[in-house]
Order: sequence, then C-alpha cells, then structure tokens
Amino acid sequence: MTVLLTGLPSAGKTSLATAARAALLAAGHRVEVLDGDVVRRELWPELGLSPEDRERNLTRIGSVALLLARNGIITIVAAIAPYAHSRAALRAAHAGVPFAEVHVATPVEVCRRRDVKGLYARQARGEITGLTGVDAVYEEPLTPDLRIDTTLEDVGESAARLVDFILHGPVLSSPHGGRECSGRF
Ligand SMILES: Nc1ncnc2c1ncn2[C@@H]1O[C@H](COP(=O)(O)OS(=O)(=O)O)[C@@H](OP(=O)(O)O)[C@H]1O
Ligand SMILES: Nc1ncnc2c1ncn2[C@@H]1O[C@H](COP(=O)(O)OP(=O)(O)O)[C@@H](O)[C@H]1O
Repeated sequence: MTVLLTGLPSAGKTSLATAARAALLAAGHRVEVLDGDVVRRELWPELGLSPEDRERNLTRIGSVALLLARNGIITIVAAIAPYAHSRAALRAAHAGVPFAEVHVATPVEVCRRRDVKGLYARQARGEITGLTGVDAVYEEPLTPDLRIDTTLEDVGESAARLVDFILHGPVLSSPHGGRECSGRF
C-alpha cells in the first residue's frame, strides 16, 4: 500500500510519517518513508520548485513508491504534492495496488506559527517567493481518503489515527483494495 501524506510546509507530514513508521515497524510490518525533502536531496538534487519540477518530483516518488508497495511494503510518501492532477496521476499509477491520499489539513496560520524550517518568516521578509500556501498554489484535496487536522491533537494522537486507518481503514480492508480499484479513477 502507498499512503500519500499531502499538506503545506510545517503541516506535520514528516512527523506523522516518522511516528507511523515506528508504530508499524513495532507491530511487525515492513515500512518505508519517502520524504520529499529527503529524496530531493539524495536522489534528484537537480529538481527545483517550479511547477514542472514539483510534478516531476511526485512522478519519480510515485515510481519508487509503486516498486516498494507492490512488494508488500507499506510506503508512506510525505510530500507537499500541491497539484490535484499530480495526486490523481499518482493514484492512477497504482492501478491494482492499494493507494490512499491523506490530507494533513493543518491551516496555514498554524503552519506559519510552527514554521519548522523558517520558510514562512523568510517569505514574509521577502527573501524567498513561491512558498506553497502563501504565494504559490496548494490545491486542497476535495475528497481525500482521510483528513487529519493536527491543530488540536499531538503527534502521537494523529499518528495513531493514521496507523489505524492504514491497518483497518477501507483501503486495505476492502476486498478490492480500496477505491483505487473501484473504477472511480
Ligand atoms: N518555496 C517553497 N515552497 C515549498 N517548499 C519549499 C520552498 N522552499 C523550500 N521548500 C522546502 O522544500 C521542501 C519541498 O518538499 P516537497 O518535495 O514535498 O515539495 S513538492 O511536493 O515538490 O511541492 C519542503 O519540505 P517540507 O517543509 O517538509 O514540506 C520545504 O521544506
Ligand atoms: N498532531 C501533530 N501531527 C504532526 N505534527 C505536529 C502535531 N502537533 C504538532 N506538530 C508539530 O508540527 C511540526 C510539523 O513539522 P514537520 O513534520 O516537519 O512538517 P512538514 O513535514 O509537513 O513540513 C513539528 O514540529 C511537530 O512536532
């Protein structure tokens, strides 16, 4: 199964992926995390943040995710993935392999307060432009398989909901592997 965690910078994607991985490993599952920030640095440092490169980034992540997922590894992708059409393409590429889109739906004001990497402050000071959710587009998922607003819970609570969804939610529980195989996409 591939699980895409999509959301704004500082929404909580990396924290949730890391905590969910630990819980799933402890329960005996095989798990990998593909974090946008990490694969960009280690696998394709030539990609920037233009719309074309963001699309390429998700396509490449999707290829790796599919290899892992179809070999029985729970693959958690933590990426901003700002474009609805790129996310739909990722889902479509998983034909026959369970796939779920999880919107880490933390509001931009909360993300700005967290500002883990100082990006919101840098954008406000005019040092960078094209920050997703501020002056670059983030197309909110309209029908995600799961939505997690991290505003009112801690990482452990949100991660527990994510793990429960992965192990017991409709995607893996369905005899057809969730809606990916339902013909809607
Ligand atoms: N302008 C701007 N907009 C968005 N993000 C920025 C920007 N500049 C740097 N960064 C950092 O780059 C990380 C990009 O992560 P992704 O690969 O997940 O992005 S994308 O899906 O290709 O849009 C992203 O990682 P996360 O903070 O973990 O989400 C940012 O830390
Ligand atoms: N319920 C929660 N889920 C995830 N992160 C949370 C939550 N509550 C607070 N946070 C904090 O929000 C920040 C999210 O940062 P990070 O995971 O790096 O975000 P992203 O990968 O989306 O850029 C972390 O400092 C984390 O501790």
